[in-house]
Amino acid sequence: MIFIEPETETSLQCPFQPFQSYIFSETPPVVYVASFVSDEEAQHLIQNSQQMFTPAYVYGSGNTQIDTTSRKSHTAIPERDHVVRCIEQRARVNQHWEPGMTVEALSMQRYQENGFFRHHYDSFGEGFKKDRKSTLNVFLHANCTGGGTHFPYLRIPEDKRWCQYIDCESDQEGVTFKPIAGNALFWENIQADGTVWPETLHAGMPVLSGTKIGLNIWTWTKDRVM
Ligand SMILES: O=C(O)CCC(=O)C(=O)O
Ligand SMILES: [Fe+2]
Repeated sequence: MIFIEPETETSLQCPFQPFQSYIFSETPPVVYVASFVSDEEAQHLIQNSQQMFTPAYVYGSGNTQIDTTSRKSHTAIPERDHVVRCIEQRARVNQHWEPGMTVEALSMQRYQENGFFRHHYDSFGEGFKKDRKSTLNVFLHANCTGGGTHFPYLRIPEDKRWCQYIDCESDQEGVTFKPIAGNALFWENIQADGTVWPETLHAGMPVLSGTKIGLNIWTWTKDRVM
């Protein structure tokens, strides 16, 4: 795991990005963020990482391997340039931040036709000293059918305005967030007592046609009290 150092470059000048946050759920905290990145930022990341994608691994207990029955996608860690630093900064200042928390190096996921990521938790669980406290999953490119992010234990809200972001036609249990380029979903994986929020189980559903590219921003807890 690569962690990035807190921003020390006081001269970091970032463009203003007028994103809008909508609280989806308070328990667990899930926030939908429209326009979290601009088109220019998404294009910059995609273009600069084109040659860097490699088949994605699945983390297991002790054996980290390529397992296309669990996950079929390619991953890339974009160069930590000005655009990446500004996105990190935006993610950092827009969440509950405690001393000792860190951000994992931003990673991109590319799914082509039939690509998917089976249901999983982003957090590692209570046996681990540190953990992924929150996930900010950004859709950078969504020129695809399928490919929503599915949470079987979340419930569709009654307010129909959510249907622009959620697949309200789906007959699957739970909630599927549609891939919409520029938009993001934030959720907390870990509760205040250090245990995992069970409702944060999720999957990247199969891409039926086209390509989806996502960006993961994982914030890690300070050490767990064990
Ligand atoms: O691509 C998605 O919709 C989900 C991705 C994901 O869950 C992950 O990369 O951990
Ligand atoms: Fe995930």
